[in-house]
Amino acid sequence: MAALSLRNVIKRYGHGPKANQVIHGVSAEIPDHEFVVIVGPSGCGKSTLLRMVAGLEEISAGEIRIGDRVVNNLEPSERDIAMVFQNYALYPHMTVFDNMAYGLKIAKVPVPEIKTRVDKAAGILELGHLLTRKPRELSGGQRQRVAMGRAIVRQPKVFLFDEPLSNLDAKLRAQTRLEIQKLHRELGITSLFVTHDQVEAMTLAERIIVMNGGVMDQFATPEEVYSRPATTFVASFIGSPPMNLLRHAPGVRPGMILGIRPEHLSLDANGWSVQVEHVELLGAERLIYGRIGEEPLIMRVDEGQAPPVAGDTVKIAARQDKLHWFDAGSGKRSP
Ligand SMILES: Nc1ncnc2c1ncn2[C@@H]1O[C@H](COP(=O)(O)OP(=O)(O)OP(=O)(O)O)[C@@H](O)[C@H]1O
Repeated sequence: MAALSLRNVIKRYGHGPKANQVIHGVSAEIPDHEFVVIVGPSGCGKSTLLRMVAGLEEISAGEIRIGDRVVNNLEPSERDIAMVFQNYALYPHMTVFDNMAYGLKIAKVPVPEIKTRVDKAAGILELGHLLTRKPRELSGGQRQRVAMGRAIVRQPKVFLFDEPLSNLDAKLRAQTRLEIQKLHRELGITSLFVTHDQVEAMTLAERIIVMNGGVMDQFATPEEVYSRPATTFVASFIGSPPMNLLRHAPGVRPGMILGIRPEHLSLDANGWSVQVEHVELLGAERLIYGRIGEEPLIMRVDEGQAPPVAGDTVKIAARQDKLHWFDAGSGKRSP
């Protein structure tokens, strides 16, 4: 096991004036054993970053270290990493056992040692009874567990996950998330996990890297990313529905943006006047979509409160201890 360190990592595709820079100097120190999730919208550079750590993509500038080794110029096979992909990439003609054992056979690990490692991984992943099956005889979730098993048996220093849950249905995704957490508790292998799903990021990560257009906007615990987002981008990307960002509401100075989460607003006779446009019922709660002046505002109301209806004008106030201020020019949090 090992720490993982990214220092001012840059990626350009192409050369000369036509070069397209897609990663703009990312630095992150990930201590040994930590589970870090990289999250961001499509095209923000998550996969590119992961593939550079894996050695599948060259680094244009900067340094990547695994433990005390600079790995910039090492082949993927020399980096002591194991990667789990979205499409499990299992060999269809091989049994589960052989799929898990394959990498070790290639590396000429002695046969009894292979058996010990595969049996141990199969035990952890509850695959023991499936070892003689072929991938086509497995469910999607089981195939994903085999793909993880294949990664575990290699006893890597770092695990890399590239959207491994995105082919699973919602229920299986939640279940596999729990399995990955359990696996991490048992093995403690430093992990980098890429997803575009903020729920996955919030539930799995010890710390989250939020990427925005090739820039790392924030690297912090899920709690901090939610309660102290570093930029308006993070504020609107993490949390559902997203944080309200107001430029013109009463009390907001020019050049500033006020952020307030829908769950931190409430009906209050002393509050702002809000025109209600639409009300959405979501089981135990309701979402009120309205406008304060020209700006859209979303508010969450719990069951039990008499909800307004479309067309009403209501008074809404924000919890004063839950206000977020951002600089309108840079989008950065203002302390
Ligand atoms: N081989 C390539 N040549 C040129 N540009 C590329 C190449 N691969 C990726 N890019 C560009 O780099 C940027 C980052 O891509 P990347 O695949 O890392 O994004 P991502 O965040 O993983 O997105 P997604 O969630 O859609 O997979 C994108 O703008 C993409 O178009």
